[in-house]
Amino acid sequence: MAYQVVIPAAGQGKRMGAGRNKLFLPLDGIPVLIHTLKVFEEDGECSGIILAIHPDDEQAFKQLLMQYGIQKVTSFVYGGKERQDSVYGGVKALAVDGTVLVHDGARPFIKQQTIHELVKAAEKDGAAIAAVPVKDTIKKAEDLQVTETIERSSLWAVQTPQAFRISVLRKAHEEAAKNDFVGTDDASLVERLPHKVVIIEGDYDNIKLTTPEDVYFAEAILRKRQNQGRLSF
Ligand SMILES: Nc1ccn([C@@H]2O[C@H](COP(=O)(O)OP(=O)(O)OP(=O)(O)O)[C@@H](O)[C@H]2O)c(=O)n1
Ligand SMILES: C[C@](O)(CO)[C@H](O)COP(=O)(O)O
Repeated sequence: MAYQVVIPAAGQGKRMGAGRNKLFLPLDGIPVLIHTLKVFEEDGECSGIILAIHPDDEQAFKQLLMQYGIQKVTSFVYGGKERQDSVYGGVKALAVDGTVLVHDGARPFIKQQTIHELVKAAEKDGAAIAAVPVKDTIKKAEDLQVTETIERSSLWAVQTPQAFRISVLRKAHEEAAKNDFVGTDDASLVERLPHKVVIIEGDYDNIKLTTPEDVYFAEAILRKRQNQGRLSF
């Protein structure tokens, strides 16, 4: 059940428009990234965290890790232009084989139960991703004219963590790099090997903080959990 986790945290947060890496933004006074890291820091099954960061953020992140007592970060890697490049840098830093999770630093509300279900599924099938059923109707369009409505019953909104046997994820990134393929998630690289990817149904509140509205949603989720006594920093 032990696993390592690669946390891409090297983005610029352009869509958030905060003028800095959105992972420094406070939620109830605690930076987004610290909320995310604490879930893994406090999980006995997590054997190490590999953090992909922008060089400009290195000192600030290291100071936060000390301030909040995060001790499981085993290595820092510098992120790349795309999220995929940052994750690949983390994958290269993985020492031994076993199970690895890739989890966005911008998703602070992941639950340990989901993590453990993903690890078990990846140990069995090699690749497993968190996702939730789509609630909206999804359509394709060209020049703002609808071209197709996608049958909703088979659609899933995919999140992270995404869990993999390390050998599978490493091969997927190597093949993608060889073929100049860029995907928006790691599972898409594994699918094209091809390799089976299974879904573990997660939670709608496992949001990715992307645009300013997401900060309001995040504050509401945090309050809900604090009222349920789940969070006590
Ligand atoms: N080159 C990149 C781009 C993104 N990320 C990380 O991948 C996660 C998901 O990416 P996203 O939400 O798109 O973050 P940003 O790239 O910062 O956002 P934007 O696209 O709005 O700039 C985030 O934790 C982000 O820090 C990364 O490590 N390296
Ligand atoms: C990996 C991901 O979080 C799955 O939904 C998403 O694809 C990341 O997209 P981003 O634009 O890099 O944030």
